[in-house]
Amino acid sequence: MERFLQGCRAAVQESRPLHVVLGNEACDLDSMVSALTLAFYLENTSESKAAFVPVLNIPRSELALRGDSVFLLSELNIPESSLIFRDEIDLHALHQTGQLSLTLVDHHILPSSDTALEKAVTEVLDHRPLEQQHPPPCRVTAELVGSCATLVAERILQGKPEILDWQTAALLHGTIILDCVNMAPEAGKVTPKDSKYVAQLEAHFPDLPSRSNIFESLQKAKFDVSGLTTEQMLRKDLKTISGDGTMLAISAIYMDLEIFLQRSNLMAELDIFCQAQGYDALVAMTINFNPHNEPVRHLVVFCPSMDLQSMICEALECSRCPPLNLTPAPSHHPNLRAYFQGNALASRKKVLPILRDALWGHPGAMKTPSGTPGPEGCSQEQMDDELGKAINTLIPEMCRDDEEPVLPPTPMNSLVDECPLDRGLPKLSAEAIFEKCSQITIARSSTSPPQKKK
Ligand SMILES: Nc1ncnc2c1ncn2[C@@H]1O[C@H](COP(=O)(O)OP(=O)(O)OP(=O)(O)OP(=O)(O)O)[C@@H](O)[C@H]1O
Ligand SMILES: [Mn+2]
Ligand SMILES: [Mn+2]
Repeated sequence: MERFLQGCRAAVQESRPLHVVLGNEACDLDSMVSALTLAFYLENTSESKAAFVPVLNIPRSELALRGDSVFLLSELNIPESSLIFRDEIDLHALHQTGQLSLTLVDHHILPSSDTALEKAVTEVLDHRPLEQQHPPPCRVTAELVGSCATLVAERILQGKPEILDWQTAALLHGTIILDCVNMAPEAGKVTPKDSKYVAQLEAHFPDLPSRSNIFESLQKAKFDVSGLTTEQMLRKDLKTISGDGTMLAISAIYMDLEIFLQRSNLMAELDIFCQAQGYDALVAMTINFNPHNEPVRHLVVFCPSMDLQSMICEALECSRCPPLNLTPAPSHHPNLRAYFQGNALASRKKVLPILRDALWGHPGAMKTPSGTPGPEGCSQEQMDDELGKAINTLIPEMCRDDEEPVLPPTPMNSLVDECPLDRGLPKLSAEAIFEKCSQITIARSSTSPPQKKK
């Protein structure tokens, strides 16, 4: 791996075509390792003339905020100097000169600042539900496994296992174990495929570190936020979404809500952060652990605009897919709303699509009849919309959009994703059901073969 990385630096200096493997903008361990190891595999197996280069999607100065990544690189003697960061390569300029092709790993939707790179995307490898199509010839691998690194491990072990060296195997092994919370089913991350490839990596390299050792070390490094400023904590694990001219940041905060809210000058810090980055709102998702080592989650919505704040809070409170089970927590400032999140399995992967739908004005974000948000007071449109989702799960042709091929249903990760029907059909109006059934009849009659003339 190390020799490969030295070669990447040289390749970027030449004017060769570059195939960049790019992780997501939060650049967590999964994104970094998936980019490094997939680029390494492609470089060693592809016939293309392009040089395959992993790029970490953050400025070099921000690596220090990712204690788990810093720890693993140093443990494996991979010098940080051998890595290439987003502020060290001009992807847009390379794209303009036609030199760039892109593989996205651990995400499949480019942030608004990168939408111009869309045409350069030739492959996607991700482990969250597809929210955007990448039509052929783009190669798409999307599976709800615990870690994107599992999909890379599968690609290498099925494609050319002999290229795996100990460093590369250890990068993959540690990342999958961290993402899957040491393969603990109760954490709701691990899938059979994650377990399969961790075992295969261990079979190829029996001297890999023990799972508990590597998990404890990475978890500790990830959660060590000592000495970070509020701004650094917000930037440490951040994603952004934009829609309809609104920009929203979602930060994972690795500390208890109470302690976070007691940080000095917090409101001013949040305001400065949002203004400096051009965010209209910030959603902070805190996570910490109770004495039984179970995750405790809170949600904070910081938004100076009362309309936008209400819309965001309503979308989160009314979400049914999945329900977040939010209970308002005391808040000491009108710009800030806080909640205890009862659904401890709903991580950002689940919350971000709810917010994206809300920003794009998805019917699910409609006002409740009373105009005030409340988990029990979801609007009629909201519930009809849920029926649509539920029926479309049952009768896929209902969601068929003629020009869009019906994709095979994304495998449900039974531990994390609940089928919308698990809790039975939402309570609905008779006319909504009638309406939906007549749509099904119409859809079926328009696609069934014409009756033979008698
Ligand atoms: N049950 C758990 N026990 C111990 N540690 C846990 C448990 N659940 C999560 N973690 C640790 O907290 C980090 C953050 O986990 P998360 O909030 O569930 O989210 P994620 O990082 O796994 O995935 P996201 O939903 O945030 O998707 P991305 O946007 O990051 O792609 C975990 O890393 C784990 O250490
Ligand atoms: Mn991931
Ligand atoms: Mn995360």
